Amino acid sequence: MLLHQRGVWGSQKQQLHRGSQSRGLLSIPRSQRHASCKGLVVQALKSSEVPKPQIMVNSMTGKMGQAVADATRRAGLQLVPYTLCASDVAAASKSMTADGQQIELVGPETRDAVIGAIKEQYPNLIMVDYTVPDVIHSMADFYVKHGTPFVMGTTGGDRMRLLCEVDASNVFAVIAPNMGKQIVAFQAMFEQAAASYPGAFSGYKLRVIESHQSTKKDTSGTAKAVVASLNDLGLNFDVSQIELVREPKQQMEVMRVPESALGGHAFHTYQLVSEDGSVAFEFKHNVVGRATYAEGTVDACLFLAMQMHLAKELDVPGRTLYNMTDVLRAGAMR
Ligand SMILES: NC(=O)C1=CN([C@@H]2O[C@H](COP(=O)(O)OP(=O)(O)OC[C@H]3O[C@@H](n4cnc5c(N)ncnc54)[C@H](OP(=O)(O)O)[C@@H]3O)[C@@H](O)[C@H]2O)C=CC1
Ligand SMILES: O=C(O)C1=N[C@H](C(=O)O)C[C@H](O)C1
Repeated sequence: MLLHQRGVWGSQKQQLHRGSQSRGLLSIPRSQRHASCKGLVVQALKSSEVPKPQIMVNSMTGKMGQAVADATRRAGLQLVPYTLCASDVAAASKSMTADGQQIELVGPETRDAVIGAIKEQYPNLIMVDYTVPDVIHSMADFYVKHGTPFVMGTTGGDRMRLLCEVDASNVFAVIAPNMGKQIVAFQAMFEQAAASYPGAFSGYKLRVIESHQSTKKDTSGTAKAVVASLNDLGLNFDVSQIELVREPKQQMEVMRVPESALGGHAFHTYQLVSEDGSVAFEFKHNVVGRATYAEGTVDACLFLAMQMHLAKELDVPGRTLYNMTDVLRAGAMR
């Protein structure tokens, strides 16, 4: 259950709100605190008492890392001047600045030795992870080992293993293959349709085509997630059948990607056709650039800070692992 939920609270709302304001939540019997947390949410949402997240982006050497650093600045949040990078050689040879401040690069061999001091210096630290699929489990292991809350947008890896291990750790985290608000809403619509009408498209044939910058090595995690929902709707499609377009000429001529976006885009097309070919559907979501994901990532950090605050204030065990649908459902998108 989400600690931070929206909904009609009826006549209880005023009483709860007064209760959480006047007597202090902890004076309310534990069994009633969950119900009272809604009053606290109303109170917390109206006050600046939720500690602002101090955001450390890993890796700021990458394209999404740079985009999130920019979005952090736009949101007026503190960017922690450290970033985990691919190697200690890179850490020793590269230097970078963000918004005029020197960023210290930390390699895999050094990170365990420095994380304690970083956590002490930045008590409201939230790590943002945009690294590469090959290291996603190593990164999650690091965050879990050191108990640092994190928002992970990196795709790939064994998603079930990742979610199970992070959930079992009780480290606060938001993990999602897509952090763009409207893309998440699109995904959620298919998830809800699959939950409400399982098998509704049985017998249909599916084609999935996705185009990304030529440097993207893995198959889109977003496309894989949508395919999972479509399969719950009755399709029988394996993610290995997803068609990847990575060649610029084809991207411009077939997928209609603007030339200016070849270096950073995500164009997805899903085609559904009935067995006899008499009924057809086509869905697309096309993104140019990375700003929408970066903004959603900052929203996820603010959401996670809220959840940690509520859990601490209420002193009751609640969920610690969330996805972007949770962020969207909580109305926690700026
Ligand atoms: N959830 C979402 O909304 C989105 C998710 N993504 C996903 O995010 C990931 C990153 O995408 P993008 O930024 O475009 O990719 P980039 O390749 O531009 O950035 C990845 C960065 O991670 C660095 N890196 C590699 N290994 C390590 C390591 N062990 N520790 C720390 N850093 C490391 C790389 O360094 P080096 O270059 O030196 O190897 C590189 O700078 C991908 O999985 C992509 O699918 C992307 C956009 C949106
Ligand atoms: O690598 C990217 O750029 C993106 N990766 C994510 C994915 O694999 O779904 C999200 C978006 O497609 C951009």
